[in-house]
Amino acid sequence: MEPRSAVIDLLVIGGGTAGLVGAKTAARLGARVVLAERARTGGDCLWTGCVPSKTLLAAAAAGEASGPGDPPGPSAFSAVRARIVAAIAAIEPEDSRASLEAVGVTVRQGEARFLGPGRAEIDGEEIRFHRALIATGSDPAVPPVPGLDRASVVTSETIWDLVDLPRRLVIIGGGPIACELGQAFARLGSDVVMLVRSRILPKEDPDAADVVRSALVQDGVRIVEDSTIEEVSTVGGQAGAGESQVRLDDGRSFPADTVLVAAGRRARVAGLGLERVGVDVDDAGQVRVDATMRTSNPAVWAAGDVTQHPDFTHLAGVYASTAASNAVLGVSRSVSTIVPRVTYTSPEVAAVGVTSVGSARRRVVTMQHSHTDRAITEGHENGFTRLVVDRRGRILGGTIVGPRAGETMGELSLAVQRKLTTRDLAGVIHPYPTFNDALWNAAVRDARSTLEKPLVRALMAALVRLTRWRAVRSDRTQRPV
Ligand SMILES: Cc1cc2nc3c(=O)[nH]c(=O)nc-3n(C[C@H](O)[C@H](O)[C@H](O)COP(=O)(O)OP(=O)(O)OC[C@H]3O[C@@H](n4cnc5c(N)ncnc54)[C@H](O)[C@@H]3O)c2cc1C
Ligand SMILES: NC(=O)c1ccc[n+]([C@@H]2O[C@H](COP(=O)([O-])OP(=O)(O)OC[C@H]3O[C@@H](n4cnc5c(N)ncnc54)[C@H](O)[C@@H]3O)[C@@H](O)[C@H]2O)c1
Repeated sequence: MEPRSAVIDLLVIGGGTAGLVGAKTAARLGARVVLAERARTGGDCLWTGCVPSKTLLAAAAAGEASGPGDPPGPSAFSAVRARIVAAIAAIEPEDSRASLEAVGVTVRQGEARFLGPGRAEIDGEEIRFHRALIATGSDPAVPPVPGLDRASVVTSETIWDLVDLPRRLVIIGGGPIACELGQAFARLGSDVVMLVRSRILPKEDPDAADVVRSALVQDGVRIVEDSTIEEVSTVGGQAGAGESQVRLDDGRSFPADTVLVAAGRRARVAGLGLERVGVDVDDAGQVRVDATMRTSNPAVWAAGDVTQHPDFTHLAGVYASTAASNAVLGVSRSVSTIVPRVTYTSPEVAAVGVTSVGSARRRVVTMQHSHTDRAITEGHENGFTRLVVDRRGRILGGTIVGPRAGETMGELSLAVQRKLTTRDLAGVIHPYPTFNDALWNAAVRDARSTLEKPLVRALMAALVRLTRWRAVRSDRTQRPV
């Protein structure tokens, strides 16, 4: 019989945010954990996602290259690239192999796949486990457009390898990646066209998308919504070479030296051997999990982009932590479904919980930022804060569009999670003048609206009359004779 110590408590497959947090959580709880990573720990967020994209946006906002319409400056772009490399280097130690080993995780470099119940291999070497956490992330999805394979195409993974600023960048897609990178490259001096199947930011409030659309257009981005790409033709027809023409079904054509595909993601499940351990995936290939992040195999959990949940770093981390502690402690804690999100365009779009009315039992309260003093003083009045509230005044969710909108999401998420009412929020003193003021003012406006009800107004009026009568009486009794 095999020695007990040869069987580890938790095998974590993938060393991105979900894998890192899951492995560290389990190790800190005292479990024997092995993490398998085939490339480099840190995953998409550190190397090709959040960190480089937010640094690029910051560099573009600070005008570190030429600006819209000006000729792209090669040395300016190399300064932007250097800034990205420096940001990654500063954050990397937190996500490193050493940081995992420091808390007792054994890191194995190599491709992992399941062999059968309780058995996996990492680059051919067998490993036995009691529990496993799948955290293999997702890849960019490339739509089946004829000729796309021959064009000079980049994705969110490879765009960071560009040495020169693209002169003419055509972006396929209109989600957060397309909007963030489109705005950044336009501000850096590229001529950017966004070709979007539906409308930009389709998951957000349409009014929020309108504000972002005008901001992008002002930065020089040309946006073609409701478009269908028919073909991409490339001069010389060679893979990755020269200039391409991206043609729509209405005959319009857009020249590009670089085409960025930002049209969604695909879960990384190929070759994992999920069928050997009875882990189910949905039609889109994403791993199915229950509210405790457990898969259809009761000994296997999953978290991060590989699951059906939205693709966010904060979600990957929090859900992986719950999954790992459930796995090694033998408990069944459920994850919270209150998930804030932020698109870091300028202005930012931030949202959480219920963002549309959807039912007569709800109401919407909107504060335009033209009434927010900080927005006026900074000259950023094009934005709004919108709350969705139920009949009892409970805050169900909301959308904020404006500078630093994301910074208000913590408070709004707390309000939604804790089922706070607009009266609760209105009763909290907020500093003046902040953009956050708009949230408070929206809560005040809604709480005040309850005072407009006829019964409440009649009661208040009666109370005022009573107080007046008492004041008159006390004035008379105190008057000197
Ligand atoms: C451009 C861009 C910007 C983004 N910006 C934001 C943002 O601002 N905020 C936000 O919240 N989210 C953002 N995201 C999303 C965020 O990056 C992801 O949700 C997050 O990184 C997912 O983490 P993960 O651990 O699930 O997957 P990953 O980070 O992809 O990690 C998976 C890891 O598993 C490894 N792996 C895969 N298969 C195997 C195998 N068989 N064996 C061993 N190892 C394997 C991979 O090499 C990888 O390292 C952005 C994404 C992109 C692309
Ligand atoms: N700030 C953030 O938190 C942030 C930033 C970037 C990415 N992300 C995460 O990464 C995920 C992936 O981002 P994304 O922008 O690639 O995907 P997405 O799924 O959010 O958006 C895809 C967009 O591409 C469009 N599209 C799809 N196929 C198309 C086609 N053939 N032609 C034209 N348009 C097409 C869709 O209509 C949609 O607008 C996001 O859902 C998000 O969870 C988050």
